[in-house]
Amino acid sequence: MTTQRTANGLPNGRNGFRGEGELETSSSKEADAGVNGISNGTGTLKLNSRRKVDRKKSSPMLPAFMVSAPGKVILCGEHGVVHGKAAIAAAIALRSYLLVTTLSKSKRTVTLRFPDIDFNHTWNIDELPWATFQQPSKKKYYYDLVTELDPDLVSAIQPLVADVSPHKPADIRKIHQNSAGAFLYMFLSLGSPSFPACQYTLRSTIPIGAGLGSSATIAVCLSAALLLQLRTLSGPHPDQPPEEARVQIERINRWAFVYEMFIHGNPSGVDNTVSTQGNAVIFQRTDYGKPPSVKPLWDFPKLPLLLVNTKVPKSTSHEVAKVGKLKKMHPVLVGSILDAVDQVTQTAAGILTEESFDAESEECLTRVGELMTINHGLLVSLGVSHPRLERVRELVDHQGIGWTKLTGAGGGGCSITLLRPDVPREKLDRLEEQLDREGYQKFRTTLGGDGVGVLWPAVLKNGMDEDDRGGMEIDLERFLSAEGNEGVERLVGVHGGGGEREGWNFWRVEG
Ligand SMILES: Nc1ncnc2c1ncn2[C@@H]1O[C@H](COP(=O)(O)OP(=O)(O)O)[C@@H](O)[C@H]1O
Ligand SMILES: C[C@@](O)(CCOP(=O)(O)O)CC(=O)O
Repeated sequence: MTTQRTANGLPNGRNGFRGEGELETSSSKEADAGVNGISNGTGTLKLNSRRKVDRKKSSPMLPAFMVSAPGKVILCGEHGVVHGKAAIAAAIALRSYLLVTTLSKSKRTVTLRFPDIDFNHTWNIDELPWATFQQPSKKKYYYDLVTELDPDLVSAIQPLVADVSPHKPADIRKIHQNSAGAFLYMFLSLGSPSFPACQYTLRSTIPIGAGLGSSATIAVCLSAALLLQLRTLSGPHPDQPPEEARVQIERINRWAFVYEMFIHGNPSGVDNTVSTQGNAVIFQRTDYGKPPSVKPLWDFPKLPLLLVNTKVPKSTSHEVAKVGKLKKMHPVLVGSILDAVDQVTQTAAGILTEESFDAESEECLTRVGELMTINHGLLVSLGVSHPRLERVRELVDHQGIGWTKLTGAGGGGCSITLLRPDVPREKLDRLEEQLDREGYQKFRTTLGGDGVGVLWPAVLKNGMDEDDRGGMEIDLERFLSAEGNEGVERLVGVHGGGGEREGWNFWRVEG
């Protein structure tokens, strides 16, 4: 299923402000105690705003808050990364936004509201299979590393999942049921029967299922939201030491991976990792029982990239399974193709991290571009391209405009083109017109930028009347009625329609 969206071309921004209502939870010491298994993660929560929360009096409702996470592109190494090879991925400016609203204490429901995919479902918290999830042999804590789904727990939520969207067509129902299952698995693993009634409402500016990691952004938003509600995260705030920020990022990423496992079956974890951390990373997971190796690339060059969406729907799990099957049939041959993919990634990583790399130099870009061409060829040989992706190569590469490869799972979805520096403007204009005529959607996007961010409470300054009264509250109605991607960005965007926006805070791990 693909949704058409427009480019927003937002620049990356860094929000160095202290937010209107900044969230400070337990000290890193307390947080680490949690890691060591001593605390069950009820750190203290301090809100520096006029909406002060005094936890001593009672356990008050949390204010509505928002979480946001970016989509990504894989520059090289997709599919190889599922088989233990390295990949390079970078965050993009398109993002998902999750509004978390706590309901009054008389309510006992939890609602998932995903208007982009027309999904809305409410469960009664008291009727969820807590007993199964809380058995000592099954119970997981927020600091645990979960590397596979427990079949008994998956079975326990099946009846609830089966009830979802009964009147929708089968393909849509499957997407809804997957979303419901992934959420319930995470909610029941992290939560408890006393969890407050709440609503999770998500809107995204990322094309769905186009290879830009849309599902991972939802995983990251929900993981961060639940961990914040449980008061197990410290920050984010601008003065947070990078080491402490890194612990929070790692925690969010672990649970986001659980959600991704439910959606995709066998994800590498690269999407959720880059979405949580932001910027760009070299990612590799050689042993699924252990955390992956993640090497941040802080000075990732500003590559001149064109992103093209074929608008052909694809399924990541289908493409990943296809490659898995091919490998089973031809282990040596496919093994050597995956080794070659790894070589491409390692070589590209070397080039992109050279101090002398210049993103405007023809010679530097050619070296990276050639690697992208090789990477695409290897992906074609794994059977994950699509005629619409090959058509982009015909229009771009064969016209000497740049170097193109598919990005993400393939089988449709998006391609990325590294543009040659000397292409005449008219030639680029003609290409863009041709792409438009043929029904492609194109984005000029900046790579890198912030990972998961928090707006606590959900109040923003938008240069409107409300600002005099302390900012505009982002309530459910406003969030749901924001029009299109532009409306969402204008209302809540971390970049606020062009610049940096006060209120949003990020865990900055750059040391
Ligand atoms: N805006 C959205 N709202 C709700 N769910 C979404 C949204 N975007 C993506 N998803 C979920 O992610 C799935 C697509 O994930 P995936 O196939 O990995 O695509 P992508 O390449 O974009 O990551 C959808 O089927 C849906 O479950
Ligand atoms: C094909 C793969 O390497 C990337 C998939 O990316 P996406 O779901 O198409 O955004 C799968 C994975 O890494 O889990």
